[in-house]
Amino acid sequence: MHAEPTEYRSLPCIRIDAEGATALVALHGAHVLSWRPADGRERLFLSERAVFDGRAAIRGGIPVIFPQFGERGALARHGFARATAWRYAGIEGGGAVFELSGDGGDPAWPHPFRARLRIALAATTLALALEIENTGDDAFAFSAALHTYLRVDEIAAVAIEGLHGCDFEDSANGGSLHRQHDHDVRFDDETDRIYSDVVAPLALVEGERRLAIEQDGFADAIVWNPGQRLGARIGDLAADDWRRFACVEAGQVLQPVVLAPGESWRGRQLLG
Ligand SMILES: O=P(O)(O)OC[C@H]1O[C@H](O)[C@H](O)[C@@H](O)[C@@H]1O
Repeated sequence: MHAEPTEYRSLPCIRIDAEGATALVALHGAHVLSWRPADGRERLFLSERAVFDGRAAIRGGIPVIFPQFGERGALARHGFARATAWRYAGIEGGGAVFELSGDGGDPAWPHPFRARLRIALAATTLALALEIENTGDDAFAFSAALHTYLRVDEIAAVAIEGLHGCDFEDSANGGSLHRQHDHDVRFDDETDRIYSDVVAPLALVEGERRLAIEQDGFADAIVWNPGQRLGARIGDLAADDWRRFACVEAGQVLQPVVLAPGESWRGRQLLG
């Protein structure tokens, strides 16, 4: 694996190469913007209208959500990690490592922590490991997710496998609780679900194409597509963009993690 600094739309980035595959990671958010396995085909959706001003969260790719998911807390939506510059720490343990630390000086979230995201690339796989460490003297609770935007040709033709039998909170319908009885999740309209206790590997299937999505450490999987109506209201998406992605997110949302001083937590998502 080889990594070198570069830029994308004026944002400092790290380009990673391994076994003919490439990934591009912005330091802003430690945000994976692009992933091309060795066959050269882009697997992530990145909006043409994404904002690259070094402040806003970037629409598409793989945003890192920490320490709050959505509006489940008093912080900015989905927390600060996706809208903060991380530091590139080099290649360690077979992956490019990005770090974000807090000293507890932020009154909105006064907890010293260290976050590390390790990104490991191989010919056909991309693995992201997020580690959160409590570096302070008091316990804190957090949520986290890897908010992966998978590129698709036509959302109506997409199925997500592996969630059969899982319970989910339907965020698109007032948080009502349901169980997944159908074998596949399909996208007929706005879809925004938090599946709990996910154990099986998931897969995104579109025609002959199949992408395996595995996770460990994260208990939940969030499946999101805004549908046409909500998609039209999202300023950093073009009119038809809602048809071009499915978010399949590895998350720890329904049961926040509580970390005692000195403890750490780790969650992974593996694509390929
Ligand atoms: O627009 P954002 O803040 O990036 O959030 C995008 C989406 O993220 C998650 O998937 C949530 O479950 C959705 O409710 C939310 O709309």
